Amino acid sequence: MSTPAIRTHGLVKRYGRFEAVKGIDLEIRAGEVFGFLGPNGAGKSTTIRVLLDEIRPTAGRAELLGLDSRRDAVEIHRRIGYLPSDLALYPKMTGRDTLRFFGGLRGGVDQSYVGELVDRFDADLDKRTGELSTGNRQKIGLILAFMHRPELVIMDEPNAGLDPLVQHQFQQLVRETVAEGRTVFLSSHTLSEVQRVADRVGIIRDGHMVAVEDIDDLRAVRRVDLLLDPQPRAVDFEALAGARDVVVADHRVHLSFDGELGALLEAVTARYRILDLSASDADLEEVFLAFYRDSR
Ligand SMILES: Nc1ncnc2c1ncn2[C@@H]1O[C@H](COP(=O)(O)OP(=O)(O)OP(=O)(O)O)[C@@H](O)[C@H]1O
Repeated sequence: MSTPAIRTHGLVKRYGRFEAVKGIDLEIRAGEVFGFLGPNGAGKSTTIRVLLDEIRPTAGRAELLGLDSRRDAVEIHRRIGYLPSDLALYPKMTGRDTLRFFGGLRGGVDQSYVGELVDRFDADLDKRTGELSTGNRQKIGLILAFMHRPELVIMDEPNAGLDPLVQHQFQQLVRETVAEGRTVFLSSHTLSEVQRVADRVGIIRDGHMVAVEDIDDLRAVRRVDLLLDPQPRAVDFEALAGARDVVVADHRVHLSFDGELGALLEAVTARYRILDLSASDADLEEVFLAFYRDSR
């Protein structure tokens, strides 16, 4: 097994008495795209800021590229790319000067690759960054995160303010990055933003990881609609393993089902006559929202 790109052990972060991150164990594999998803205030930025050594964990520790997040912070920053949620650029510098300045700090950045990224994102390099729109500033941030072809790219809300064409370019860049064996870790509130690129998603809520799933497994969940006789009772379905989000209306039952459909049908026909049936792939956003809502 190769060294994980990121690993955390019982990560805890308290702000005063408030515990924002409550013991997170994460393992991000080298060469994957990992989507770190959760609602506002769930603890995503706090976790990322601990990884980057911007803030110190209250307990636990983290390793990036096999290095200790605190002791080896300088080497880690040299080897990774980072797009923070609150991207701070020098507002009086133009985009061109900004790329030159940070490229110079890194040393030996491949200028033809930087030029390629600028073209792909159609970045405006002539304006001062303080005068750029949110999305156009974000493009500069993305180029800064990718321009040195880092082994690991960590991005906090990278899609913020990007129009669909730019998002498409961004997704392609992410796929190319992992095709080269490098790793991408990105946070978002919305599954739809990451489902096209992520191999796995981790869902964080109230400072806890509530699920880590392969995108393909999430896709395996089916949305099932049944028309039954006699009138169905919700409890008969809620008790079934793999059934979720059961809604009964008159003779109809709607549910999400994660399992073998044969087993579901067997359980249903034991009690009811099936008058009509349809099963379709669940809307991924729906599955994701179910994770948001489910009590632990
Ligand atoms: N410096 C701070 N001092 C006190 N509380 C903080 C601080 N930073 C964050 N918090 C709290 O910690 C919790 C987690 O915040 P965090 O920014 O990590 O969430 P998030 O998942 O990134 O949310 P969002 O999607 O809204 O950016 C929130 O309740 C927030 O109010």
